[in-house]
Amino acid sequence: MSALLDVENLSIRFPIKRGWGKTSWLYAVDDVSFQVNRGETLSIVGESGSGKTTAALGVARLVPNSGGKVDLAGEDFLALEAEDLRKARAKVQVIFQDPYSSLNPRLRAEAIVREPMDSIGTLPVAERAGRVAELFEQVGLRPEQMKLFPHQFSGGQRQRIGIARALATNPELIICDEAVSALDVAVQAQILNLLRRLQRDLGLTYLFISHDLGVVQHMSDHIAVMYMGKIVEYADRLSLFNDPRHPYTKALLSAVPSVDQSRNVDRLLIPGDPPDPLNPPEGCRFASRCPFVEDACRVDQPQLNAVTDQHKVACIKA
Ligand SMILES: Nc1ncnc2c1ncn2[C@@H]1O[C@H](COP(=O)(O)OP(=O)(O)OP(=O)(O)O)[C@@H](O)[C@H]1O
Repeated sequence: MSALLDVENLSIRFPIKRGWGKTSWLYAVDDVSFQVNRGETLSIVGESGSGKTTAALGVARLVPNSGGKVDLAGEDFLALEAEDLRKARAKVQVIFQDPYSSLNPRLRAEAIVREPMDSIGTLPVAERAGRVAELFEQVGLRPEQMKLFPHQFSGGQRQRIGIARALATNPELIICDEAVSALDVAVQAQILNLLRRLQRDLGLTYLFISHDLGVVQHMSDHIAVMYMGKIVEYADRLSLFNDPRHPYTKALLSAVPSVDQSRNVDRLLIPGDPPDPLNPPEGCRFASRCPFVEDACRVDQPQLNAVTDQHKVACIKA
C-alpha cells in the first residue's frame, strides 16, 4: 500500500522568553517520522502537551517547522512557495476540536462551508453553490439549514458544518484534531460513524489526534504514541492494543476501563509529572516516571526500532 503522507524528521520548536532578553527553545515536536497510507487512519495519542496537535499542524504548515520533510501525495509540501502552496492547501484540511469557536459566528453556514473553495479557488464560481448543497447532504444536514448561523445549531451539527467545510476542496488528507472531544458520547458516536463513512466513500486519509483511546481504537489502522515531542511507539491497531511494548503505552492503555473481562490488565500508574519541556533529560524522556527504569535508560536516547514488521518501539527494554 502506498503512503499518501510521509513525514521525515519533523521538528517544531517555539521560542520561550525567559527573563532579560533570554530565549529558550521548546521542542514541541522533536525529530518525528511517520507515514500514513492512502485511505487509512493514523492516530496520534499521548497526554496533554506531548506534541500531538503541533505535529499535525506542522504537517499542514499551520505552524512553522524548524526542520524535516513532509511528502504529501508526492509533493514536497514544506518546500512549496506562495502560489503552489495555495493550490496544494486544497489537499489537506483540518477539522478542529471545538465546533463552538472554530466557526465564524457572523457567517451563515453556507458561507462557512464555501469559504475554502473561495480562498483556494478549487471550483469555478458558478459551481460553488451547488457544491455547498451537495456537501450539506453528504454530512447529514438539511438544505434549509444552509441559511442559519452557527449558534442556531447543536454541537454535533456544528461539527458536521466543520466536516463539510473540510471536504469542500476535495482534500486527500484530513487532520481531525480532537474532532469529537467536545461532544457528548452519543453525539461522538454519530460523528465518528460519519467520518468513517466519508472515509470509505471518498477514499479519505485521516491523521487523527486524540487523547481518548476508546475513540482511537474505533478509528485507527495505525497508532503513534507521543511523549514529550517524540514518538515512543508506532504500531498497527491490534499490535498496539494487544501487545503494547513501551511502558508509557502500557500505562496509557491500563488506564482505559474495559468491558472485556478477558483483557485483565493490571493498572499501571505513571507517577509524577513530565519533566520540564524546556529542559528535557538526557537519555529516555520517560525515564523519570518509568517503573522499569535502569541506569542505561538515562544515558542515550532510545531510537524507534522495529520489533516486528508493523511495530516500532523506542525503549531499550523492548
Ligand atoms: N504557540 C506555542 N508557543 C509556545 N509553546 C507552545 C505553543 N503551542 C504549543 N506549545 C507547547 O508545545 C508543547 C506541545 O503542545 P501540543 O498542544 O502540541 O500538545 P498536545 O499533545 O496536542 O496537547 P493538548 O492535547 O493539550 O493540546 C506543549 O509543551 C505546549 O505548551
